[in-house]
Amino acid sequence: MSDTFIEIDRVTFGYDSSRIILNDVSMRFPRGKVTAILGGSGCGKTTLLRLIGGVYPANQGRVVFDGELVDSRDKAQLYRIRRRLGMLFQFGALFTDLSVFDNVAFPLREHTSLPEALIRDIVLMKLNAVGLRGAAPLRISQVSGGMARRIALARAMALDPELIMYDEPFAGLDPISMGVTANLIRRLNDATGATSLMVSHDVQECFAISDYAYLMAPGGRVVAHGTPEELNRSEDPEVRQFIRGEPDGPIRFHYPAPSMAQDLGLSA
Ligand SMILES: Nc1ncnc2c1ncn2[C@@H]1O[C@H](COP(=O)(O)OP(=O)(O)OP(=O)(O)O)[C@@H](O)[C@H]1O
Repeated sequence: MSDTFIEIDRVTFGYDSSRIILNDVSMRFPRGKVTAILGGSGCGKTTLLRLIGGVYPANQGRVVFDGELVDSRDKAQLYRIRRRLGMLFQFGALFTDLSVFDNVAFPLREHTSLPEALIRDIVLMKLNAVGLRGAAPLRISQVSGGMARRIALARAMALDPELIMYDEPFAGLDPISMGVTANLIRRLNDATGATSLMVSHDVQECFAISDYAYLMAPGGRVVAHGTPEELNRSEDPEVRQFIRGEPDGPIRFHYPAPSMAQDLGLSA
């Protein structure tokens, strides 16, 4: 069994031919580890998760899932792969008209034919793992943002995934809920032996719980990668700007655009 669970090998991708979103990206996500992909808004992090899930094919390069080349045209393969991965979407994306219990039960009812009594036990175990067994009967409207994120985490874990992908797991959370969620991601990873992959722009929160991190810049480029300690020690100006959140530096603030004068019709 290889140590690499997911491999992104020289992947280039654009939603259309007019703009490259991922530019010659190579990454490896080791089995059983927590890896962070960090980058500002729009640099292609979510797109990368879509390619791993086979939603879109790479224009160039390969995505390998546990030794198997991901082929977005092979529906049977995609079904098998998706059965092995859990996804925590930005802001949790819970069903607001269902109870906490029914949200976590949803993937079990949808993807298995387990009897309801067993589903009940699994749901209560998953909720217990995130400290919310007592909240099972509540409606989603009755829970806080931090609780909602933990419920979404319990739902993502419902089918015992081997890979868990987190899209901005800390978005919109207060600092305490952020810390709770981060610790939970690490604990669940270690308790289940799953491989965790997290995309985020919260550098320090991710560094606190990641084994390894990739930094991405606009234009879908990997700027640097290493352990959090290595990246924190880096003298590279781009890496330092990124980690310290400095407004000025080599990473551009502006999305590519024509000149202001041209846009305002002022050019000669
Ligand atoms: N379905 C789509 N069709 C066309 N363009 C898209 C699509 N989804 C995203 N994009 C574009 O691809 C670029 C990268 O988006 P992506 O969501 O991967 O970035 P991100 O790094 O995850 O950003 P954020 O943190 O804001 O979610 C953006 O410029 C976005 O406008």
